[in-house]
Amino acid sequence: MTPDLMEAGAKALEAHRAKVEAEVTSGDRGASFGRVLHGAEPDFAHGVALYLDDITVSFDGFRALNALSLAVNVGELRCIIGPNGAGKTTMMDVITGKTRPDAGTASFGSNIDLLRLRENEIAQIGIGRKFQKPTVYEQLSVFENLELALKADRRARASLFSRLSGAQLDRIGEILQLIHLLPDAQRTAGLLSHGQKQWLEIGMLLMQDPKLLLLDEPVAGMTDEETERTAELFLSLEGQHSLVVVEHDMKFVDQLTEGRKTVTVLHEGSVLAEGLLSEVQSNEKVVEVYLGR
Ligand SMILES: Nc1ncnc2c1ncn2[C@@H]1O[C@H](COP(=O)(O)OP(=O)(O)OP(=O)(O)O)[C@@H](O)[C@H]1O
Repeated sequence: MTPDLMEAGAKALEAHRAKVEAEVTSGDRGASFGRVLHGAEPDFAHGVALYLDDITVSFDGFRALNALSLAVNVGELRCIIGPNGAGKTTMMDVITGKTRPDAGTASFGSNIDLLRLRENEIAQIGIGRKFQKPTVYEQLSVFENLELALKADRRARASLFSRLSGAQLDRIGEILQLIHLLPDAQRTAGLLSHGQKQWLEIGMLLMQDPKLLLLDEPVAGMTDEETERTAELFLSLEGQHSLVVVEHDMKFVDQLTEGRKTVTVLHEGSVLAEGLLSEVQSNEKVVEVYLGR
């Protein structure tokens, strides 16, 4: 990295730190910002990570979600497919608190009512969301992006402006390895390929150790090789995290499901079919509304 770039990166990091500090201390982001949710640990004893029941979302009378019910098990990697407008994004918006449903229930573990929590509180209890477009701090290095993600974690607020501990450095190293960016740790994030930026953002989410990860079309725009590596990455996360992956790329879904995992097909805001990829691909209703297009 050139001295200019290093200086620019350091300045951007400082500016971001100052902004985060102002937000944390000002309290004007709403009463719940930075609030630690005591006793809000999800209870996964029953094996269910996410449970949506009879969720309906209407926009001016149009039902984007129509009595949607869905359960994702702890440690499960669930792929959700469906044609454009099926309600996949709206479903993620409900889970993350961005959209409030008109009816239904949504719980995280057996005890946390997601519909009572705000977006930042939902992130804080361990639900991480990756939007389709990568959003990394382009002017900072890969390492600095991960460092920021670690320090922006509300649960680690005490260490926001302190030096990284040995354990934190180790954690960043582990994540760098996992997302295949160890050799690029000091590289400016803006210089990474599209696929690498996506991995970095996933790494930033992982720094906060989410229990449930929601990933919206993570391989859109990736090369075949990047897509394959992303599948390997997700498979390595399965078990330790629950993952919900919304995807149109059937080859990728095939890699992720390994011929044995459940795929959910959404259509018109409800579950149209659920089963192995091979089963839903040969389901006539699915072929009609989606795969046969
Ligand atoms: N804020 C909104 N106001 C009005 N209609 C909306 C709004 N958000 C979504 N919709 C409509 O709800 C339906 C479901 O949209 P959604 O984005 O959830 O589908 P999707 O399955 O994610 O589609 P895609 O695969 O194209 O991303 C669509 O018909 C969409 O136009």
